[in-house]
Formats: sequence, C-alpha cells, structure tokens
Amino acid sequence: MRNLILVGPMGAGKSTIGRLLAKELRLPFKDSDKEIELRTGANIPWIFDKEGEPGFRDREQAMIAELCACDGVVLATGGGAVMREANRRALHAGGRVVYLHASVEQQVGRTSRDRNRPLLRTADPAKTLRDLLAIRDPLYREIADLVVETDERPPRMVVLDILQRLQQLPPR
Ligand SMILES: Nc1ncnc2c1ncn2[C@@H]1O[C@H](COP(=O)(O)OP(=O)(O)OP(=O)(O)O)[C@@H](O)[C@H]1O
Ligand SMILES: O=C(O)C1=C[C@@H](O)[C@@H](O)[C@H](O)C1
Ligand SMILES: [Mg+2]
Repeated sequence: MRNLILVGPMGAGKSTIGRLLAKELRLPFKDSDKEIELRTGANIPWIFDKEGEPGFRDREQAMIAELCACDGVVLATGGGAVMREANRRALHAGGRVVYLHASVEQQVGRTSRDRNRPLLRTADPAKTLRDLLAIRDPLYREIADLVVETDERPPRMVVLDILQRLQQLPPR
C-alpha cells in the first residue's frame, strides 16, 4: 500500500475517520481541504466567494496531485474531488481508496451545525446533498477498493472495520 485515501460525501466522516486511522496506523494525516486552506491562506468559503467553484477545483486538483505523490500517508479528500477525471486517476493510483458511505439523512445531521461548506448554503441542503450523491456515488465506487458504511456506527467502529477489511484485500 502506498497511501490510504478516504473519499465520500460531505459529512461521511473523511476528516474524522482519517485522523483516527492515521493515529492507529502511526502514519501522518493529510486533509486536502485543510492543506488547500493553509496553502491559500484563506478558508474554503472565501475561496468559493472570490474564485468561484472552478477556482477552488483548480486548487484542489493541484493539491490532490501533490498529496497522491506522497508515500505512507492517510489522506482525507474533499467531497467533490472525484468530479474531475484527473483526480480520480491520481487517487486510484495513489493508494488504497476507501469510500465512506453515508445516507443523505446522516449527512444532513452531521453537516447542519457548521457553515463552512459553501455548497450547502442553499434553501434545501438535504436536496442538494441528495442531488450531489446521485452524481457522485458512482464516481466514488469507480475508484474504491472498499465501500464502508458509516450510518449508525461510531467513528471507532468504522475505523476497526476499515483496518480489518484492508487486511483481507488481494494485492492490486
Ligand atoms: N460515524 C460517525 N458517526 C457520527 N458522527 C460522525 C461520524 N463520522 C463523522 N461524524 C461527525 O460528522 C461531522 C462531519 O464529519 P467530517 O468533518 O469528518 O466529514 P467529512 O467527510 O470530512 O466532510 P467534508 O467533505 O465536508 O470535509 C463531524 O462533526 C463528525 O464528528
Ligand atoms: O462536496 C464538495 O464538493 C465539497 C466538500 C468539502 O470537503 C470541500 O471540499 C468543499 O466544501 C466542497
Ligand atoms: Mg473533511
């Protein structure tokens, strides 16, 4: 395995599970969204505001390429990283890919408290999440080595499931 890469929608728990996995595996943890913010010196809502979604996606593509070239890191990606084919290729080649699945209901519950996801500043965030998942679910699956359910399961249990199932994967 080169890297361990988490993909999935907003609120699936990529950042939360990624941090725990890295601790368990004693590997460095990188969160693409956080790295973009550090590099830009601005938060994601600001980038969307000033540069629009295409500006953010360009920054994201550059960051995904950079992070996928690492060796031995746990990487949490942004929910929309799979929208670009170049990212899907880089992620698949960058290591084992785990799709953290969450139902729209759980995503709504987990994202309703904070305001730093510009795509959810809509009149009906549940509909937005449903529409995004319809487009993205096949793309997450296309590059995933594992699909892991996160509904009704605390982060620790999700981490244990991932660690167990990673051991059972045949070599690529
Ligand atoms: N398995 C889980 N059960 C309950 N709550 C969870 C679970 N995983 C994550 N959470 C909570 O859901 C919220 C969102 O999680 P997190 O930020 O890790 O999602 P994300 O996939 O990184 O989202 P984004 O794509 O927006 O970065 C956090 O408050 C986190 O504590
Ligand atoms: O699902 C998405 O498109 C996004 C998810 C977040 O992780 C951030 O990357 C950003 O808010 C966009
Ligand atoms: Mg995150």
